[in-house]
Amino acid sequence: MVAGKLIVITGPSGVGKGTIVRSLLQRHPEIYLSISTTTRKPRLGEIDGKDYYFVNQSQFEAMIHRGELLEWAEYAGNYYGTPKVKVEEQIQLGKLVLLEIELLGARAIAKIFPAAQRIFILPPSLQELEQRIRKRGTDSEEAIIRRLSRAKEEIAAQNEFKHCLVNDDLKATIQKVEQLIFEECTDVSCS
Ligand SMILES: Nc1nc2c(ncn2[C@@H]2O[C@H](COP(=O)(O)OP(=O)(O)O)[C@@H](O)[C@H]2O)c(=O)[nH]1
Ligand SMILES: Nc1ncnc2c1ncn2[C@@H]1O[C@H](COP(=O)(O)OP(=O)(O)O)[C@@H](O)[C@H]1O
Repeated sequence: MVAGKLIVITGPSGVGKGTIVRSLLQRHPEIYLSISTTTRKPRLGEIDGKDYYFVNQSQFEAMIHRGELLEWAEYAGNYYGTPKVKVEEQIQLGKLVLLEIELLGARAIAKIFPAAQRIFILPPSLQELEQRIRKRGTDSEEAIIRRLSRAKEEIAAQNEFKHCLVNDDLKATIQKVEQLIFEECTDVSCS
């Protein structure tokens, strides 16, 4: 069997994960980005099936019960989960598979795929993180407060990750992520 590579990008909300991932996909169209399922309402401009699969709570719970999610977590009042079959299929096809998920999901993936490469993205400071979330302009005040409180817990767990990158200069961060992905053995069959 040809085993693919599984990469997990995690870090607090607003740190730049989505921005980094979009740039990676543009530069490396061969990467397969897993599209998560969520109960969060779509933001302006978000498209169902592209940004997320948007579902309601009972649909999400049904997916959990049917065992359709590789991992899932509650985050800031909503559920988020990684569809299982697609990710497993792409790994078996030998693809480079990317997950952009929060801390609990990253921990779950480490148990299921111990050889997955997990990259933690850090903000230069908490103040800068808050500015980025506010400047992005996508979240209500309540959602911002929940994200910032969760951010502190997530940042406290950075030592669990072999690869931690401070996203100060965006271009430099993208380059470092590329180096990690393409220059290190991340084959899930490696130990
Ligand atoms: N565990 C898990 N987390 C996810 C998944 N999809 C997205 N997330 C994370 O959920 C958190 C909230 O995502 P989102 O509502 O899009 O907010 P944003 O990160 O502030 O743009 C982020 O940390 C995402 O990385 C998933 O499938 N599983
Ligand atoms: N290195 C950086 N310097 C300044 N702003 C950044 C940087 N990286 C990302 N941003 C901005 O921060 C905001 C949050 O980024 P985003 O990718 O949505 O974060 P996340 O997906 O981690 O929630 C966006 O407005 C983005 O343009």
